Amino acid sequence: MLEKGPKAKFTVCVEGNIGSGKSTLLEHFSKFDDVEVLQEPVEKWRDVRGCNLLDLMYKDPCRWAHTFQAYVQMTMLELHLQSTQAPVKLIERSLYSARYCFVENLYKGGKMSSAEYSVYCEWYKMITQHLNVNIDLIVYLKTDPKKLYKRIKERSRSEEQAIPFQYLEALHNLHEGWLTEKKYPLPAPVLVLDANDNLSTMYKKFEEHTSDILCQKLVEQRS
Ligand SMILES: Cc1cc2cn([C@H]3C[C@H](O)[C@@H](CO)O3)c(=O)nc2[nH]1
Repeated sequence: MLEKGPKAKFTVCVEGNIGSGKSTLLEHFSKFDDVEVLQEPVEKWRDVRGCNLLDLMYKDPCRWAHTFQAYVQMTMLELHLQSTQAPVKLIERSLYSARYCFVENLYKGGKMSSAEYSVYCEWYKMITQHLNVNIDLIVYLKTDPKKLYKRIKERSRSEEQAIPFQYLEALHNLHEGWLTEKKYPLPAPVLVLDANDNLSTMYKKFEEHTSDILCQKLVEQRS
């Protein structure tokens, strides 16, 4: 998984709050053979040698948030380092949203001690300074937390059913702070898509923005 190999010429990270439609966007792009889609390894987080860290984190965040986020950081690093033959690599979320959205939210919400937060940030600094985790574009699916709350209920992923609305709102504000107000370092330019529409409108929007997302030269090669 970590072998040195050809790096994609163009790496895109799809960012957005819980339930913002990232998997729908990734599905749209998985049909292109010049795009390798790397989904968020949620199944790994649900089964670490038999432990469901995702469930533990939601059930007792003070005890498990750091453990969970430390494992998320490792599994996201694997995606960033994964080599691919495809000219474009599309990753669901990133080391960056882990740090500036999810971990920031947990620390500000008192779910992580300052010692845990410091250890996490030291790892983040070392990883981003010494390893090639560069990306070329961020696609931000901007959504209204009220819509997300409804979608999460409909999607009914078991571990997420107890997520309070305030948690989604806090995560939304951190995504906005990072990606539109640029409060934290941005590793790449950001393409903001309004993801409040229904699925069919979203599909049309993804089609329209395909050339923006898949770097112009790739589209020219294909046509
Ligand atoms: C990078 C990153 C993704 C990610 C997802 N999650 C949670 C939100 C959702 O309930 C679930 C799947 O995205 O995992 C998290 O708590 N911290 C994260 N950090």
